[in-house]
Amino acid sequence: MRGTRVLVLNSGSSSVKYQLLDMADHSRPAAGIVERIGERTSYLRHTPAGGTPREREEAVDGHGAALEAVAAELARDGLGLDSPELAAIGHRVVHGGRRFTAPTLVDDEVLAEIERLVPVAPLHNPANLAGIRTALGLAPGLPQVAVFDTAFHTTMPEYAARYAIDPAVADAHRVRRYGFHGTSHAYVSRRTAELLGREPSEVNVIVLHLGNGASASAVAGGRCVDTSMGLTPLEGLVMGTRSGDIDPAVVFHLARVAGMSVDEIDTLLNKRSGLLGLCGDNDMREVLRRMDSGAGDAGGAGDAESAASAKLAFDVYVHRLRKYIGAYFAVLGRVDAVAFTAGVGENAAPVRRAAVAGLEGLGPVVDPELNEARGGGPRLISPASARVAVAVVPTDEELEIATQTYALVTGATARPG
Ligand SMILES: Nc1ncnc2c1ncn2[C@@H]1O[C@H](COP(=O)(O)OP(=O)(O)O)[C@@H](O)[C@H]1O
Ligand SMILES: CC(=O)OP(=O)(O)O
Ligand SMILES: [Mg+2]
Repeated sequence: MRGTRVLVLNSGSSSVKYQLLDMADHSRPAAGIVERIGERTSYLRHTPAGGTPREREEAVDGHGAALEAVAAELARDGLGLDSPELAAIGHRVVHGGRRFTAPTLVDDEVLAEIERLVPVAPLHNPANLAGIRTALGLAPGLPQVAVFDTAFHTTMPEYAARYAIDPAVADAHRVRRYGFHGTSHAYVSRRTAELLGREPSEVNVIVLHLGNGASASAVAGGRCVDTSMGLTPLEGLVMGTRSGDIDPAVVFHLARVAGMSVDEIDTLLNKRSGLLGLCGDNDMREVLRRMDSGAGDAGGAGDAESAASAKLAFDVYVHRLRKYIGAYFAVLGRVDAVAFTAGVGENAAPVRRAAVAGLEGLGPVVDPELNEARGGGPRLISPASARVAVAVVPTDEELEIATQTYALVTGATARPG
């Protein structure tokens, strides 16, 4: 019998985030991050439970080297990959296509399928693959489980997943709406039901996952029926650096009129758009600070300009969010709660207030004081009289990945963490 710990790895294009979780007592013996992989100096931070974080900067030239550094840090605390307490490694894999509807034990064939999906997730799947391959090399005997961002959305009805284009073209090239951040939408919708004191199967929730990437989902009785991201994580909401929805003809227009290449347009829409493109800052904290500093009369013309572009970025962001909330009221018919989560959703009270402002007719209302109050766990920010609850529900993708991974390797039915 193996141990009760799961190492969760979230390999991004230039970072690896990791957490070691013990499923017996839900403790987290260690966590950390390696950032700026492949740049001249990478940054590593390892935090043992109850201990002082160890930080350093050094060159880490790829995901392989990053995972080796992580394994070495864990080993220093007696938590190495050879530890008998480790039951499995759970990997976040962003794109699982139509095939992966549940967490999956990794073997050569599964790796090959994740590889086949690289063209539809060029920014994410290669990093995920590198993470899995390195982990297989470092801990060959250990079960490795892939937990897919797309899995929760595979319940979407065909009419929500289809684009209105020639099915022959779409099917030949796997062009359809997949949706992402699924572990977060699954976890948060379930937690929201708990917060309301009801079974997930009875509750309809709109989940707004607002992190660097951002997506909305409509969850009916625990099943996803629509979500804002599509073929790739570019569709939908305005994000830190991604445009979200645009007229697809913008792409042809830029190619024909501005002479931009497909790769240049890809970079523009994925990396230089969203809040960053509109106002020069992708961090919502900075956007809010600039709006605030322009509210007084102390600053000069530069400050006023900076505040105005920050305000426009905020307004575009919030307008899109409000449109999706409205749309998902129409999709769900009946809504019990609107739940905000991830970095912006959990922390930015002005975004929550503005997104729900004017929607009283539909039911959700935000109480200004509850909205401003800070708190660790899931909490309601709507008054008791609201017909539709509004909630802040911190996401925990690592716990969800660990729970699903552990359930798979121990043969237990996945039990909500
Ligand atoms: N106190 C805060 N106020 C406003 N925004 C915040 C705050 N804290 C974090 N954020 C936002 O959250 C974003 C990161 O969200 P997070 O969920 O951690 O992202 P991801 O996991 O997608 O990298 C940051 O870019 C920042 O804009
Ligand atoms: C899929 C996606 O957008 O992920 P992230 O928010 O981690 O960039
Ligand atoms: Mg996140």
